[in-house]
Amino acid sequence: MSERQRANRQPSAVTSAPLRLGTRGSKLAMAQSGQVADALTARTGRPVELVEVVTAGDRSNAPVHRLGVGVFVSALRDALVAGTIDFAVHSYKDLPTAPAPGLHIAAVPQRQDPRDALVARDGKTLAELAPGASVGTGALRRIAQLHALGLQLSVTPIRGNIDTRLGRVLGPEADLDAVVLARAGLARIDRTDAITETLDPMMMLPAPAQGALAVECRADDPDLVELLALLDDAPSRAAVTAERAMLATLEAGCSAPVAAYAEVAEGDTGDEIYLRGAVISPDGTREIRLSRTGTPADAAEIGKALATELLELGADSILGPQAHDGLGTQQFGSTE
Ligand SMILES: NCc1[nH]cc(CCC(=O)O)c1CC(=O)O
Repeated sequence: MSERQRANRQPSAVTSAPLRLGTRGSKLAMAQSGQVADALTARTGRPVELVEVVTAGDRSNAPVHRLGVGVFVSALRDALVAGTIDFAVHSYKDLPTAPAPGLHIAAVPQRQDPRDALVARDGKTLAELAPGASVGTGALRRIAQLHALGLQLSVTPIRGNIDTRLGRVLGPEADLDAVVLARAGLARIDRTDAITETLDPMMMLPAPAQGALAVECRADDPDLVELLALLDDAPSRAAVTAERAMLATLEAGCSAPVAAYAEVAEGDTGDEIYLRGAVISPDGTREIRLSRTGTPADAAEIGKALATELLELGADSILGPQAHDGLGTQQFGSTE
């Protein structure tokens, strides 16, 4: 480590200098980083300064499922390790399942509504769209589930930031009848007004960790770890732990679109976790859906067990064309 890096690593929770929160410059990233910064300052009195970090994902126009979502994350993680920022806020669903050496997820703040949302012309719901209506979405998981609904929709892969995607339906250049995107993203940039239907997880099971944030810092900064942990929400962390454990276990044996949604609720004998998981072929003709319950303390085991059961039922045989065009299983988490 250089002298400069060593010096950069000094500021932490024990000083009163502003904490440097590294963020992508997109409207969504700025919004969620700003919200976490405000929450931390309100909670601790510590000022937080946003530091913009440009990622390879922001510079490229290639489809996200080809880039891999990791490209949005690695520049932030490099800045954390180098000490040019103190902490970062990620959309949890964009994090690769492999752990990042030297880094620690200090908090999972209370999760937003994890469901997907439809934004359609003329206030329409999915069921009201005419056969052949064009629906845009970037995620293989959504494409697969839209096909599985059997509504004869014309599903179009799209990408771009949230405003770009909304513009495909609402703007002067609108060319689609509808788009599907995460409700949480719309909520964070204050655009839930555009939603014409919030999709029931029975027909559109969300991505693992959708709607959750990961607040990450260096593992060797215990004061900051402790400070950021004040933002942690235990039920949200348990839900995300179950969903991500399922995803990580499936990655080893399957490269089909995966969906997972855990709900934590108070039961008669304490909190209960209810995890649903699904693997769907990209054309929607084959799918396996399962669920499991348990206690939040066993979240990781529940996720692993559900994935094992999905694999036993043939999850690995539900392969889409993406399995044959050079994308290995390590790309699996990039379906969002
Ligand atoms: N795929 C990109 C992405 N990463 C995080 C969100 C916002 C939702 C979230 O924080 O989970 C989105 C937009 C979307 O999926 O529509």
